[in-house]
Amino acid sequence: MLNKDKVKLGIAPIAWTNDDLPELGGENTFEQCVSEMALAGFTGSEVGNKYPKDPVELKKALDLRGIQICNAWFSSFLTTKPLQETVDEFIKHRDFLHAMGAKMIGVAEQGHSIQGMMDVPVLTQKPVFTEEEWEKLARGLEELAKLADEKGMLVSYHHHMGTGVQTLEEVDKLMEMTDPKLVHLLFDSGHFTFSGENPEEALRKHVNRVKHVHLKDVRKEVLDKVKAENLSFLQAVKAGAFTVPGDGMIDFEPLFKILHENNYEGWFVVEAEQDPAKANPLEYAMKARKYIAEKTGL
Ligand SMILES: O=C1C[C@@H](O)[C@H](O)[C@@H](O)C1=O
Ligand SMILES: [Co+2]
Repeated sequence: MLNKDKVKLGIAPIAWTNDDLPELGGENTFEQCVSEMALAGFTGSEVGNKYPKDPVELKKALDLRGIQICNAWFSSFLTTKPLQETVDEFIKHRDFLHAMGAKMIGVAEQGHSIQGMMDVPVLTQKPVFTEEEWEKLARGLEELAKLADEKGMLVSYHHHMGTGVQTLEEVDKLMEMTDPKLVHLLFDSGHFTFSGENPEEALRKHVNRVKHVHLKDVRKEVLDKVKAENLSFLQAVKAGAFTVPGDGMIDFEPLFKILHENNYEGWFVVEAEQDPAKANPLEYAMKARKYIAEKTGL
């Protein structure tokens, strides 16, 4: 049983409106999204493109529904652009999240990324960083973490399909190359599974660095199709590769156990991007909430 004082439950807006694939859920409004998050029993959210950009307006809408912002994705370009460009964008992002009361900033390196390319096969064309790029990434992330620390915030790195930090070996390398006091890990069960890793092994190895969790399940039959047809990441998402925890191939019980035994404190964020026309977002949010309650007591 996980402790409600230590672990809070959030959900990402990507199941209602997908910023990576705007045709998925383009009709769903911000108000519907946050109202349904609350109705399904979640108290946290990440940030989507339809959310008001003004922190005061956003906070008012969220307060009405008992929801707080717990994190928002940040794309870094530390391997391909001058550090200052990422730093300038990061400071704006940090200050917005700080105004919203969030403590976490989930960073993913997008230098050479193919995650947003509709026709580039994700399992065979992922980028591989040179040693020089690894060094730029590691040092750059430490710089971002120091900037986050100025506001009492943390940086957690989001490993992701189609990027230079996708496999467990690459996550191992990044964790080894960065200061554990500065750079933490955002554990995403779906991305490790999609990449062919054992998420339990990955979590056991790095649990002491994990400060934010994305709960994503994977449909095995869709993953098999992605492999057979050499699909891109976005084609895989459209085909339904991801779903809510409990609805796919991942066994979440050992993951919850490892987090519990290692005194995890922070957010569990349900993040299941799929086509809202096929998977009703409220229905799936409620399904996820029920599953988490059954397996963790939260
Ligand atoms: O955390 C995430 C943010 C999304 O935009 C991304 O593509 C998704 O797969 C993810 O894990
Ligand atoms: Co994620």
